[in-house]
Amino acid sequence: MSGILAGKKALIFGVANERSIAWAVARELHAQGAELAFTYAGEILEKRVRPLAEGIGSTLVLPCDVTRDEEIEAVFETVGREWDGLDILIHAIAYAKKEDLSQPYVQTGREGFHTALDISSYSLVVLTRHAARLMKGRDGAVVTLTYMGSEKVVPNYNVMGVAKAALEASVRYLAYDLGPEGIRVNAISAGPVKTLAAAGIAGFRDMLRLAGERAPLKRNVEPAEIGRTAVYLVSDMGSGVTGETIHVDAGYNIMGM
Ligand SMILES: NC(=O)c1ccc[n+]([C@@H]2O[C@H](COP(=O)([O-])OP(=O)(O)OC[C@H]3O[C@@H](n4cnc5c(N)ncnc54)[C@H](O)[C@@H]3O)[C@@H](O)[C@H]2O)c1
Ligand SMILES: Cc1c(CN(C)C(=O)CCc2cnc3c(c2)CCC(=O)N3)oc2ccccc12
Repeated sequence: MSGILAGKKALIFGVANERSIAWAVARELHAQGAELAFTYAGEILEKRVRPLAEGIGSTLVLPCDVTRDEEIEAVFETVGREWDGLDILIHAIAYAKKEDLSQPYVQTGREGFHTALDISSYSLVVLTRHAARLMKGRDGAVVTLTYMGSEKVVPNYNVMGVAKAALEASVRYLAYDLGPEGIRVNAISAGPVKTLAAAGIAGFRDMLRLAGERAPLKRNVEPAEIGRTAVYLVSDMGSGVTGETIHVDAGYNIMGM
């Protein structure tokens, strides 16, 4: 059957490897018939990302470090040339300095704060600005990934929690700006998933186990479940939803104890 995203064109930022949440989103979009383009950050990742992309028939695989405006401009110039427009933007990017995710938040330095907010929050604003130009008349949709460390204290999430709070507020302001153009902007607040960005986080394994034990569904969330919520949000099924943050975390965020 031709999927609910047949004929749609999606640009995906944030695939590092097959465990990336962005890759789970890509798989579900592809399963619903969307045509995909990918960006990767740094040559090292190209060797991982290109084979993954080609494996699902995508030939548009472009470099993009979101701290470099010239790389962002080059991506959207290429996408604008190769495609007649864009329907979907997926933002699944975050970064903070490792030491800022273990030392007390009060110790965060100016440079580390700027880096975390630049890559994890501001990047959504600039990518959405470029994407909106290619979404004219197409009722486009943007989805980003956030985490409940923005709403409540998750020990050690620190400056990333502040960045995610800024990201979630940005989703609302972008939704307000772009609603008149028919472009919707939403966030998925995902439960913990064992990815590259989670690897090397002290105590992550315990956090994953605890979340699974405490969540109403008594399990962790699967990447495919995040991907399917992204399909809902970017498809006509989510046509009345914008500026929203949907938790896909087995219900963990509702618990007080
Ligand atoms: N893994 C989790 O537990 C979890 C939970 C909730 C939300 N998230 C969010 O999901 C998103 C994807 O993370 P993930 O868990 O799939 O890990 P991941 O490491 O697979 O993805 C993070 C991506 O960010 C990219 N990135 C970092 N700096 C960049 C830069 N300067 N320019 C361009 N790209 C850059 C990396 O290349 C990587 O592809 C992130 O926003 C993360 O905060 C993750
Ligand atoms: C959950 C959880 C995560 C996963 N998650 C939601 C994330 O958003 C991961 C974000 C992240 C951003 N920057 C970096 C890293 C992870 C690790 C490697 C690195 O050098 N920088 O990260 C945590 C950090 C501390 C506490 C909990 C968590």
